[in-house]
Amino acid sequence: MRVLASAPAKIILFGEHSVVYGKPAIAAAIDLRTYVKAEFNENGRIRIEAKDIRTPGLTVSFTEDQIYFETDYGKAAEVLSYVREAINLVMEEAGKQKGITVSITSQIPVGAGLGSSAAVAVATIGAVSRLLGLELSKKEIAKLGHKVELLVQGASSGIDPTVSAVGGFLYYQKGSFESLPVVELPIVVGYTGSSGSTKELVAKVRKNYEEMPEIIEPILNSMGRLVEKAREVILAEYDKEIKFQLLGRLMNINHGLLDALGVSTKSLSDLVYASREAGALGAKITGAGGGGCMYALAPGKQTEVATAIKIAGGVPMITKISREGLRIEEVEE
Ligand SMILES: Nc1ncnc2c1ncn2[C@@H]1O[C@H](COP(=O)(O)OP(=O)(O)O)[C@@H](O)[C@H]1O
Ligand SMILES: C[C@@](O)(CCOP(=O)(O)O)CC(=O)O
Ligand SMILES: [Mg+2]
Repeated sequence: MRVLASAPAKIILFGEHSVVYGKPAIAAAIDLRTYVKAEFNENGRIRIEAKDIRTPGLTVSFTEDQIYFETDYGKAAEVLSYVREAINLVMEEAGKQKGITVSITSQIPVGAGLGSSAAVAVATIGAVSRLLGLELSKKEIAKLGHKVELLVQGASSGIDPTVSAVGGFLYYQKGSFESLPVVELPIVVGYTGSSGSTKELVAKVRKNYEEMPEIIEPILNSMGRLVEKAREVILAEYDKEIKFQLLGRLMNINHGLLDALGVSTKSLSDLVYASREAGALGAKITGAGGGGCMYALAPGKQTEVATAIKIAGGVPMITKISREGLRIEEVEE
């Protein structure tokens, strides 16, 4: 038997990092996906084929007639830990240990703030649970995805696995969520081309918080209030122009606060300022930061902003909200 499942990337519109401290956040699934195929194998082992992941710590040395390969196996194993934990949790849940081969292909850049870790975990849980005959709802899959992120990263709000499993546009807080009406948002995502590790960035914020709680706590509180305000604006009956202007202002404030937490980089800020100068109403980091992506809200100016991002050294992506979260694409008996 063989199952193919897919799960989407996301952008966090408002509230990354503060969401880890129990504040609300707003996120949307986007139309980039990770595909996971799961099938039984004969040798009884768990085999993971990750086709889009570079082997970390690979060294190649040459002599005239020989090539030597060395790998840092510790690092290579770590890179696959989201997939491994996802498989383990499903097997535990199903009370079955079987030989399974999992093959992954992905459209989502890794470590770019677009939730590749959650998408790979959710798609793996979806494919393997179906293969083992375990019936899980999307909410249960989101909860298992959250567990995977907690095990690997040490801390996770759960917003990414939730939006990846459920899809659409969500307001999220402490494990609960509300679906917001899907509106067409004229956004442009800008990728710096470099990556940041969520595990490390979350730990960096935690260190600042523990060493200077009196300074960091008000920043996190401000972020929480800003998200409440953004939700009100999204749900209000204002006309679009006013809505976008208010949301843009809130994005700019959110970016400044993320910078204050220490998760921006020069490349991210370069793309943020280039977008604003090209006419975006707002621009901010999306996801954990430390590299990765920013996004801009640019009604009527998406082409100009995309060009400005390119000139500033980034890769622009025009994306759409994906209404669909986890999807079982194919089941072959
Ligand atoms: N296609 C994939 N195959 C296997 N593992 C993946 C894949 N995509 C992402 N991952 C895992 O997710 C990690 C990146 O997650 P993270 O640091 O949270 O960044 P982000 O979620 O923003 O991309 C990778 O180091 C890897 O462990
Ligand atoms: C920084 C954080 O708020 C979002 C991380 O998103 P990503 O892994 O960078 O896509 C962490 C979390 O919510 O668990
Ligand atoms: Mg992640």
